[in-house]
Amino acid sequence: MKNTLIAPSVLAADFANLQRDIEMVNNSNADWFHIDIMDGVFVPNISFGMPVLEAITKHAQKTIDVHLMIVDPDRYIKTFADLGANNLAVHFEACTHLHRTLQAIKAEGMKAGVALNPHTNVALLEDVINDVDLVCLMSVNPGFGGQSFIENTYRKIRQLKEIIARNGASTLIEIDGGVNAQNAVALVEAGADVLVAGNFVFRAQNPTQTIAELKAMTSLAV
Ligand SMILES: O=C(CO)[C@H](O)[C@H](O)COP(=O)(O)O
Repeated sequence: MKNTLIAPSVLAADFANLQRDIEMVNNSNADWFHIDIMDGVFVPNISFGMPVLEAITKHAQKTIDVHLMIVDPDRYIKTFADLGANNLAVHFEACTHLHRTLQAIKAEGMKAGVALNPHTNVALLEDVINDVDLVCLMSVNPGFGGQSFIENTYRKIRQLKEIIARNGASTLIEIDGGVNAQNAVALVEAGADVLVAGNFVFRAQNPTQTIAELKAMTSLAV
């Protein structure tokens, strides 16, 4: 059985009831908290910053998976480690020296992730794949929750899976954007290991049940 990891994206939580929503995830079948940090420069939106992340990590009892949508992410690697991030993903498109950035993330004790915009070819990761713990494939253009899933993602997952296998790497493939009950199983069948879901979870009538259903339907015999 494959244990697909489910990572609710806190971007879609009710910020006026953040502690309630964090407790909901704590008490659910979810595996990770997915935290989107946006700077209004790399992406055309600003989400939240360090004080909010600090408030989240105070209550969160699961892996903290941080996705940085910021320029020059090297400036903040230590800060995110100090705030309790377990995984830190930087954008391929925001890094001049990606290999150096990945080593810096690991040196702070975190898992090193790389996020790719929908237009970025996964083949560009071939030479660093053994240094990458997690690839976050964006299945929407980053910056906003609630967008429609980009179908080309399936092809990218399959190509990335081949690169990982060819290099004997153990990199996880995470899919971020527009994930729902209609595409979750196909994503896992294509090779996804982690599914991020924002609006599909937090706008559901029963978010706990929605997480449980996502977890059950993606726990496949593969
Ligand atoms: O990184 C993101 C946006 O840049 C979000 O994590 C992503 O969009 C998830 O939200 P949703 O599931 O609502 O599409």
